[in-house]
Amino acid sequence: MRVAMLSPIAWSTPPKKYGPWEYIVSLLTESLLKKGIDVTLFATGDSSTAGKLHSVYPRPYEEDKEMNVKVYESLHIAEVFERADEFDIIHNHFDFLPLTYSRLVDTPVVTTIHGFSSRSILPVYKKYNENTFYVSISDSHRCPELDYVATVLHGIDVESFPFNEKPQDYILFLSRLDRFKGIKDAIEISKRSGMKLRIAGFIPDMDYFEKEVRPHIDGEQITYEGHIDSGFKKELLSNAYALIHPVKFDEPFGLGIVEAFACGTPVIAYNRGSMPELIQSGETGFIVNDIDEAVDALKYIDSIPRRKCREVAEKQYSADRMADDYINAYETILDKRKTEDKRPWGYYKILSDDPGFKVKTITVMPGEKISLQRHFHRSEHWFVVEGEGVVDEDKQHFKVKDGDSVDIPTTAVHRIMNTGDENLTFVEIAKGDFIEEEDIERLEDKYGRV
Ligand SMILES: O=P(O)(O)OC[C@H]1O[C@](O)(CO)[C@@H](O)[C@@H]1O
Repeated sequence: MRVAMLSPIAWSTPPKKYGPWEYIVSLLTESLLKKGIDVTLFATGDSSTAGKLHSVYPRPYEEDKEMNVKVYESLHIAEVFERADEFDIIHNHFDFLPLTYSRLVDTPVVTTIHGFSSRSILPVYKKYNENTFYVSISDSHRCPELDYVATVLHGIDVESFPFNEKPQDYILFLSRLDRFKGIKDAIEISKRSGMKLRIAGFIPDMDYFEKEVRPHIDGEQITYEGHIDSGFKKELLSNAYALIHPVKFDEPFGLGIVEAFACGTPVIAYNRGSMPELIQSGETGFIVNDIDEAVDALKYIDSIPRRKCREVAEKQYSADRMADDYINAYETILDKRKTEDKRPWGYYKILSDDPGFKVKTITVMPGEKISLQRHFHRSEHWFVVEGEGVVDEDKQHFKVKDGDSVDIPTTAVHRIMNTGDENLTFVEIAKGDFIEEEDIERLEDKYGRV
């Protein structure tokens, strides 16, 4: 299987420090390569892989303020799609922009949705819901308006995290330092419990940090360790008494949480987003609702066996498991595609193909229409199952909606157009002595296929 892996270019793949999306792309790429999958990684020029690397710019834009981000993002995405024919799957980790190229290529596009920066990006995801495939990174992150081919929880390189049975006396906050990650609550939890707090992470908003965090750093009870590298991160995680994650938004996944487990460190987190999926309260940490409950939970942290946390990381969050889950998703997509035929107006699926008759579902996208056509060897019966549209049949022109049926006799000139906002899907039963696509005489076509 040949996979094009499209990484973001904010950071290198793998990132030197911060860059969770790039970290997952790298781990997945290298794990797939070990399993014999032929992966080409599209990432910044300073990225590294045991596979093939393709890049259009040498550095990540977060490290190069001279770079015109829009220009290089466009060039980066175009490279993948211009080479689409070379791949069986395009795996997009670049958020929504690449989706807008997806109808222009035949190669299936699967997108791992790492996060919705806001609901305002949903229209793009909704538009390409039908012709692409989405993977959610936790069940809680699934958006009810989209369809998903799988949920694949992230994995980590568990072996590279040192297990430590005997922690020190500090709690750790390891995250981006902004209001959404709950740094102020972490400080309060430390003050009320009397536990030392070590803070580490990337500062996206210096004003916020100076105003809300810096005044509490005294170098003793509360310390800031900086935007640390992966070696120091592992040391801090494995020596921590507990990881504190008082997150203030519905976080889709928490890499730091499963990294803590790998070190044997239990986690106390607020009950938001994927937290209850990742943390089994009472087994690998505690799910709490506020500062008071977090302070209380700290009293019971010793009841959590650190060995159990490590076992959970090994069983549920290995890179190997993540790669297997993605291979299953790729196979599901390729199997699906075998029975599906893409057309410029949408696609059809063959449900049964027997001598003398064929049954298909045909989906026409909003605003699109099939060619004006006729058949010489088959008649057709259509039953609309969703959406609405207009049918032209010889001299007639009439509206249809779900529940309606249409009969198209042999040689009748016909077409259907989707006039609604949703997909128009109908089941077609074709009957005749020859029911292949070759028996279509196109008289007019919006896409120039006459
Ligand atoms: O020529 P187009 O627009 O691709 O339409 C082809 C489709 O139209 C139909 O012939 C419907 O009459 C389908 O059986 C076929 O898949």
